[in-house]
Amino acid sequence: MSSPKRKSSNLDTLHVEASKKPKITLGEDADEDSPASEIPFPDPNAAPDSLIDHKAALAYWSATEPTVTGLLGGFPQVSRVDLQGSSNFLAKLRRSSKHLPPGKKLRRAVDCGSGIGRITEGLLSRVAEVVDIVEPVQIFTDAIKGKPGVGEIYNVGLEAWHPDREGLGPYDLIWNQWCLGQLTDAQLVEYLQRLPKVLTEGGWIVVKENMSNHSLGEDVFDDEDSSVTRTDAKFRRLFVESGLKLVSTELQTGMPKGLYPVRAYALQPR
Ligand SMILES: C[S@@+](CC[C@H](N)C(=O)[O-])C[C@H]1O[C@@H](n2cnc3c(N)ncnc32)[C@H](O)[C@@H]1O
Repeated sequence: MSSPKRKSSNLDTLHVEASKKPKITLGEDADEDSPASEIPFPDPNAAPDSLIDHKAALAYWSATEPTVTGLLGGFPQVSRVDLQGSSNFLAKLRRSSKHLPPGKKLRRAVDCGSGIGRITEGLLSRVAEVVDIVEPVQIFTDAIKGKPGVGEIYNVGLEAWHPDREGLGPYDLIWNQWCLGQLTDAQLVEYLQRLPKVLTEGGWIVVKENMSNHSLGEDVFDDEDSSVTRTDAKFRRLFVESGLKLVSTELQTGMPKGLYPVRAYALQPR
C-alpha cells in the first residue's frame, strides 16, 4: 500500500503481497455442484507495476475515511515523526542551497497525492507562501479547500497532471509522498520528466516512499489499493531514466518496528 504499512514477511518467491489470496467467485447462477469460475491469481511473472489498476485504486481511496488514520493505513502515530523528519530534511537542503537558502519562505510548493493535506498543514504551508494540491479524490481535497496558504487544487491523478503543458507553477518544491506507488514505472518516469519545466532554479523534487524489503530485490504489488512498493535500487534507476540527479537521500528514523522502511530523496534536473 502506498502508505505506512507492515513489512511483508513471506516474500521469498512472490512479488505479490503474500497476504493476497487467489480470489475465487461463483458464477451468478452457480450452485454448489457447478464449477467455480476463477478470477485468476496475478501471474507471478508479471512485472508488479503492470498489475496497477487506477480504477481499483480510486475505488479503494474513495471508500477510505478522510482522516489521518484512514490516509495512513491505520498508523496515524507515524505522522509526527514523519513530518519532523521531513522538516529536518528540507532544512538541510536549504542550508546548502545557493538559490533557496533559509530565512525566507519559499514562494510556491505543490503537495502531490496530498490526500487530506496532512503534509500541507504540517509542513508545506509553514515553509511556503502558497501550496497547490494535486489529488484525484475530491472528498480528500474538500478537507483542505480554503485553508490558509492553500492555492490551486487539481483533482487528477499524477499520471494525468501536466503542469508543464498548462504553464503551472513555477514551484520551489514539489513534494511526492506515499503516492508514487499508484503509478506504473513508465508513468512515473513520464511524470518526473515533466517536472523540471515547472521547477524554479535550485528547487527540489522530493520523493518520500516505502521501500520494498523483498529478499530478491523486487517490487511488491498490493492489490488492496492497487499500488506497488518499490526497492531503493528501482527508484534510483527510474530517477536516472527521468533525467534527474539525486542531491540528497535519507532513511526516515523513528518509524515503528515492523513497518516498511521509508526513504526521502531530493532530486534536481541533471
Ligand atoms: C497514503 S495516501 C498519502 C497522502 C499524503 N501524501 C500523506 O502522506 O498524507 C495516498 C494518496 O494517494 C492518492 N492517489 C491515489 N491514486 C493516485 C494517483 N494516480 N495520483 C496521485 N495520487 C493518487 C490517494 O487518493 C491518497 O490520497
